[in-house]
Amino acid sequence: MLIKFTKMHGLGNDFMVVDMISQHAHLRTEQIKKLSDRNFGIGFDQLLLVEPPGRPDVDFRYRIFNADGSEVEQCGNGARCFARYVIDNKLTTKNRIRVETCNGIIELEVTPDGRVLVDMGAPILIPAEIPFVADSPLAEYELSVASKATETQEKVIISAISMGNPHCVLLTDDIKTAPVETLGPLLESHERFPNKVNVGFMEIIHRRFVHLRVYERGVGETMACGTGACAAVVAGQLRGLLDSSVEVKLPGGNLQIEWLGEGHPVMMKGPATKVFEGQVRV
Ligand SMILES: N[C@H](CCC[C@H](N)C(=O)O)C(=O)O
Repeated sequence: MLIKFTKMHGLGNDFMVVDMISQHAHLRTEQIKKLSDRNFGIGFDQLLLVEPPGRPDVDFRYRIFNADGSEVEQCGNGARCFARYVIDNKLTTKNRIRVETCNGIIELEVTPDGRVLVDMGAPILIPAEIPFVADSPLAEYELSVASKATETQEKVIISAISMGNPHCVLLTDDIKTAPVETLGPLLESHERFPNKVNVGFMEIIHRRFVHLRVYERGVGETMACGTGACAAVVAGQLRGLLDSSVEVKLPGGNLQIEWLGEGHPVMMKGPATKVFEGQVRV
C-alpha cells in the first residue's frame, strides 16, 4: 500500500505526519519501527496520525507513536505541527482547533506570527495518575538508581509530573555535561515509573530562562521536547525556582512556556515547520 506523508519538525523534534482522513492504513508496531529508522526508513522521532473526530466537541483525533512503535498519550512539538498540517492542507477553516488524544483534549491556535499556541492542559501531580510510585505528591523525590559503571546505588533528586505523558525532571549545573546518555536510559525504565518516563535535565540560568535537554521515552535524546519543556517549568515552579513565564532553550531552539499555578493549564508557544512531502510503500 502507498501512503502519502508530510515530514515536519518542532525545533528539530521530527515527525512523519499521516492524514488518516483521506487515506486509510493500519501500521503495525514493526512497520512503525522500520519507518522511523534513519538509515533504512524515513527517519523520525514520532509518527503523528490525523484522524476524524471521535466525539462532537472536537475537530480531530490526534494519535502519537514513538520511534520504537509505542503509542503514547501526548506530544507537544507534534501538536504544533498537527495544527500547521491541518490548516495548510485545508482540513479545517479554523485557526483555533480542539483535538482529542488517547487521554485528553488540547486546544491549538496558530498565532499571527506563525507560531502555534497550545493549551497543554493542567499538569498532573498525583503519583498514581502520572504514574509514579510514591505515597503523596511532592515537589521533589529521592530515587535510587543502580549505576552500572560503578555498580553502586546512586541517589538522584527528581520531580515527577505528567503532561498527559510521564516526565521526571532533574536539575543540572551545566547542561553541556549533564549525564543525559548515562542517567537518561536508567531513569527511563526506572521501576518506580511503571509506564516508563521521559527524562529532562534542566539548568536554571535565571527565574525566567532555563536550558533543557530531554531523553525521551521510546526514542532517546531529541532536539526538543514540548511536554518536557512544560514539565520542566512546572517542576521549577514547584521548587520555588521559576516565575510563571519561562523561556526554555532546547538544543533545537526555544519555547515559551507559561503556567499560572495549580489548577491552571500549561501554555506552550513555538514554531512548526514543514520539510517535505512524500509517499512510501508499506
Ligand atoms: N516520547 C514521548 C512522546 C513525545 C513527546 C515529545 N516529542 C514532545 O514534544 O512532547 C513519550 O513517550 O511520552
